[in-house]
Amino acid sequence: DPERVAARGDTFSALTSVARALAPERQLLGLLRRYLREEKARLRDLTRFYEKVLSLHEDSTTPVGNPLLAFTLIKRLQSDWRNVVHSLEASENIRALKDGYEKVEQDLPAFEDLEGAARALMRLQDVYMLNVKGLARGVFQRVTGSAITDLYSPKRLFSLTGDDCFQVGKVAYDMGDYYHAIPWLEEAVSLFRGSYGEWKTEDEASLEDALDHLAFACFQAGNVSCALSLSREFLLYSPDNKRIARNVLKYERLLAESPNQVVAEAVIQRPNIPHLQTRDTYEGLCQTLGSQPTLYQIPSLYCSYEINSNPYLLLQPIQKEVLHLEPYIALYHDFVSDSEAQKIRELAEPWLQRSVVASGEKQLQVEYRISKSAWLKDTVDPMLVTLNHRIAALTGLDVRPPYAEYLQVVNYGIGGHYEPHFDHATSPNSPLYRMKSGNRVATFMIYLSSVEAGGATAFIYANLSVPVVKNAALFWWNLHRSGEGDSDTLHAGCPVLVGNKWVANKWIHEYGQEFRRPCSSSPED
Ligand SMILES: O=C(O)CCC(=O)C(=O)O
Ligand SMILES: [Fe+2]
Repeated sequence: DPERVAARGDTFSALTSVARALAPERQLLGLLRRYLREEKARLRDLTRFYEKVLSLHEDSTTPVGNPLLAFTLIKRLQSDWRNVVHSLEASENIRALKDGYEKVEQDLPAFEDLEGAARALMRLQDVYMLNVKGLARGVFQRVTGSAITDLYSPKRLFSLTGDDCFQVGKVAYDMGDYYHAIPWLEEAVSLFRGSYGEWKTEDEASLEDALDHLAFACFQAGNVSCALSLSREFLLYSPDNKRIARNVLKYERLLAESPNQVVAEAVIQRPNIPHLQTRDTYEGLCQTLGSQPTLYQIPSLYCSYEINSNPYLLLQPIQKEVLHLEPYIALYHDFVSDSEAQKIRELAEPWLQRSVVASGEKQLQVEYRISKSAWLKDTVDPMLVTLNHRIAALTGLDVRPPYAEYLQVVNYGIGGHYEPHFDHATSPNSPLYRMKSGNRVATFMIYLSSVEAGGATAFIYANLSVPVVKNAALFWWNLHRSGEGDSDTLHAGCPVLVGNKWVANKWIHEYGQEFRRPCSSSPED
């Protein structure tokens, strides 16, 4: 059963898996509802007993003279109270709750999911320059200087608690990433301060925990005075904590030794990811989504109906928008219908597995590609054969196996993305050559969904970002006519800010296309 193949700790990497996690939570809600009902009944009965005995005591004439009352007093003290105090009902109720929890426990997200989801929030914060304070209040705003841009306006505001923010900060803190830990822990401290004394059962952390972590993060970031004032605040709440008291002394000594630390607030850098030198361009392209020039206004680019002297296309032309010439990138509008897109998602869904990337000869799960994907053989459904014919008609290329790969269907996760990469092999050992049909000469990528915000396809060197257009397909050549990889095709799937993004890739290989895309010895072609 493919539904059960999904490994634990792999919920965050595809939005369909996240949606599936709603089911165990509904079960838990049912369990808690039942527990509350039983406990309310139990407390009602206890209250009844309490009020009955109390009313006897509040009677001005203590009626021990009445033998009936005298008897019941003796009975209560000999038996009733024992039965009340030793009642097993409370533990039976909690046992039923715990047993029910244990039954669903193996279906619940693991700690890796919490980490993955927290890193997703930090990624969105970075790439879209979102403000943590805003995120915690439920708004998706970019704040640059005095300008505030709403990147997405939710219909209903959903805000985070102090404990929510603490958990995000803690994930960064545990990775030694104080750049991200600090704003999230600051938000946690501020929210915990606002609700001090209101203990919540579900919370893992308290104001003290947040102060403790934030103080250390500030210290690590070189801000001793901030570490000192937070530690002093901590001692107001827990004056007996020896470790924090020692830290206060240490910070005071450090500040006395080099008082300029008081003013010199260290600015810590966002951790740099070495494989991403193109990061600034990439993030810029992800952010400018929607502000691209109207491309067909550029004379060399145009919109047309693709006929390709193909009878199929004559009957049902598809609108083509050429987005870029070198490298050649074109968008085919309404390449699939809504029902075809839905069908492809449904066919793939049970087979989705964490996406991997080629690294030398190996396939690895990596932070820079967060999605799940599935390969759909053409034999899975006749509709896939129809789709191949349509791709062949539009591109003029041979997409029969082994000249093209099976359809790869991708579903992105929370903040899911695919950082700048090439689709073609850049190393002779690449697993891509196992098909023995050469390199990936072209990519045909279909958008199977829309998204609410984010998720554009960004071409780094072509300086182009294509917003997700549901049912459209994006085509580009990965190789020059010489067979050389075109390094200008470096591209990425921007993090999905809001929504459930699905795409499907058809990778077309070099062999089989010799007469369809004649080669050339000029490296520019
Ligand atoms: O999702 C996107 O927009 C790009 C996906 C991509 O580049 C890929 O899957 O290779
Ligand atoms: Fe790609």
